[in-house]
Amino acid sequence: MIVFPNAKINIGLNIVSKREDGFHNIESCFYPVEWEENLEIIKSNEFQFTSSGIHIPTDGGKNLCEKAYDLIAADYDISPVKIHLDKRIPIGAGLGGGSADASFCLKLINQIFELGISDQQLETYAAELGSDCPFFIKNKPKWVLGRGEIFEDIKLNLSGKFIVLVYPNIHISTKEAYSGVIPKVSLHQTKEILENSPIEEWQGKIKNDFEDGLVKKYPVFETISNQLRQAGAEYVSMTGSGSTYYGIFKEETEVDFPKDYITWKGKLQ
Ligand SMILES: C[C@](O)(CO)[C@H](O)COP(=O)(O)OP(=O)(O)OC[C@H]1O[C@@H](n2ccc(N)nc2=O)[C@H](O)[C@@H]1O
Ligand SMILES: Nc1ncnc2c1ncn2[C@@H]1O[C@H](COP(=O)(O)OP(=O)(O)OP(=O)(O)O)[C@@H](O)[C@H]1O
Repeated sequence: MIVFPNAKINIGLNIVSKREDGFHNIESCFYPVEWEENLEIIKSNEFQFTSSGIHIPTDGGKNLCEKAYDLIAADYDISPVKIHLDKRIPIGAGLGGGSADASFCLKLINQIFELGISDQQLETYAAELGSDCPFFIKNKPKWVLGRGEIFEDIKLNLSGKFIVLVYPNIHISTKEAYSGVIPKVSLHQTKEILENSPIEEWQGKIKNDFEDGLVKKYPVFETISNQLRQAGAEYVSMTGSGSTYYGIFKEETEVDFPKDYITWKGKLQ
């Protein structure tokens, strides 16, 4: 069976406080984007994980897809599987690609083996694999709190808007990015603004707390942001801990970036 794990963007990202477990409490709107990978899982006699597309560094550990399988196999009597991931979403990009792979694996294994695991339990498993993972179980726009596992509904509908995403080939470690930010309660009521103000009024009020520090370190981010704005974007921001930027547009728009940047454009749902 094949599924298509997709990316997410953060619209606003406030890093509110440091927790005793070393993680940070955040407040952010997570919004799915249809930049997708291909992920296939079939039952097999022996376990196998293979990948194609963008090279995935192992960092000495297992792929998140293998970890997802291991997590469920520890609690349920299931046969081995063959997993193939065609990796399309840039890594270390703030797009949550690896997290989507992990959660889509959990969902697909649940389906293939007819385990009947509830979404709530899948979210609990997902939280063990990474902070961004639980979001991809339901995969709907949400206001997200805690480490990334607490969800509230948000009245925000961007369907029909166009989005341009640009990854300038700069790999940013999430851990390092968090260590460069001093947590603080946001001065703006981010959720209220997203729900009640038109998108044209968001710039300057809907902030990603990673952005100011990272722009100082990588001045090219300012160039990218300006280019998206000059192209007519209604709102421009970095997603997650970078380095991907996005612009949300009223109409389909072409923006020319250097050839070694990876770009994706499409419609929001
Ligand atoms: C920046 C975001 O993408 C926003 O959606 C996420 O908060 C990051 O989530 P993620 O990539 O799934 O992160 P994880 O793999 O869970 O954690 C990587 C590292 O980032 C830091 N981390 C992550 C999430 C969080 N809420 N607080 C943190 O301090 C921790 O140092 C952790 O060791
Ligand atoms: N399926 C996967 N896709 C991407 N990275 C993976 C995967 N499985 C394991 N990893 C490991 O996770 C590291 C990337 O983690 P990171 O959280 O930076 O990436 P991400 O989830 O793709 O994007 P984001 O920057 O949005 O968090 C890789 O260097 C790799 O070692």
